[in-house]
Amino acid sequence: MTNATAHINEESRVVLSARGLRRDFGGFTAVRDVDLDVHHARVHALIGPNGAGKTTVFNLLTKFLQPSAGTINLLGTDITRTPPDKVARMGLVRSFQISAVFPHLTVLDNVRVALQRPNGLAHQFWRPLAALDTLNERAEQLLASVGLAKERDIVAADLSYGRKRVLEIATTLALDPKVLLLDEPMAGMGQEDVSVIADLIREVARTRAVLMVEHNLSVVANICHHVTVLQRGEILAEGNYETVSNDPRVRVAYMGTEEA
Ligand SMILES: Nc1ncnc2c1ncn2[C@@H]1O[C@H](COP(=O)(O)OP(=O)(O)OP(=O)(O)O)[C@@H](O)[C@H]1O
Repeated sequence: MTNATAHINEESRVVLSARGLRRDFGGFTAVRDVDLDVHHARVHALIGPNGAGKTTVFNLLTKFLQPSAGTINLLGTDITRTPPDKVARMGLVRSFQISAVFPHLTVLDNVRVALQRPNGLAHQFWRPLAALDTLNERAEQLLASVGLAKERDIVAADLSYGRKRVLEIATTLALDPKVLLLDEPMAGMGQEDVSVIADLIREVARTRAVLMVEHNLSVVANICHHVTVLQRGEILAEGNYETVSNDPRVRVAYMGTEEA
């Protein structure tokens, strides 16, 4: 095998897949027959109108919800019956909303706390912060890599909304995920912050898979290699952004018309 071939294989490797995923809530089926392949080093968007089932799919993949039917495979291991904490330790990590950031700790301490639970476990929380000093170097590297070095001593509560989201991503990266799930990372942001986070997501996806739910379609167009469109719990269309955005069924689902 040539190096070029090895590179292509590495790039196209499926790291997370679902087959026939289904979730019922009582008599209501929120997710039905969903097949998904998430690739290493690619940004994959999950889009769809409100109530399409995007959050439910995220909850199923991270095992916060148990599927009613179907299978999920992470890095070659069937995780359909695996509990969520173990799935996180295996490398599938969801970026939590801002509440995951400790508002009264500095930026640096937030990352140090995240680094000392590399397996997603919080059992060492009682340790005094001073005991985390050995993690300083890694924390500083991580902050530099996401562009937060200058804000290291700022208390998280004093950061702007956009910078808090960057810190949130940094604390998630501290867990060194192989597959990163981002839940509407651009929600509530101004255009400047959107560009910064978009660049950051592109960068972090160079060495891991990213699956993101996102309503901002220009972001999806700019940074996502692959798009899956959900509607009423089922896959309506998939492919690159150009393919799905030109699909008449997607236009109807989003705008109620086939016209552009
Ligand atoms: N725990 C639950 N019990 C009952 N129904 C639920 C539950 N969770 C979700 N649903 C329903 O499943 C459907 C899909 O919801 P979901 O939140 O996954 O959609 P979504 O695509 O994430 O929507 P949004 O873009 O508005 O966040 C909705 O009709 C919702 O009401």
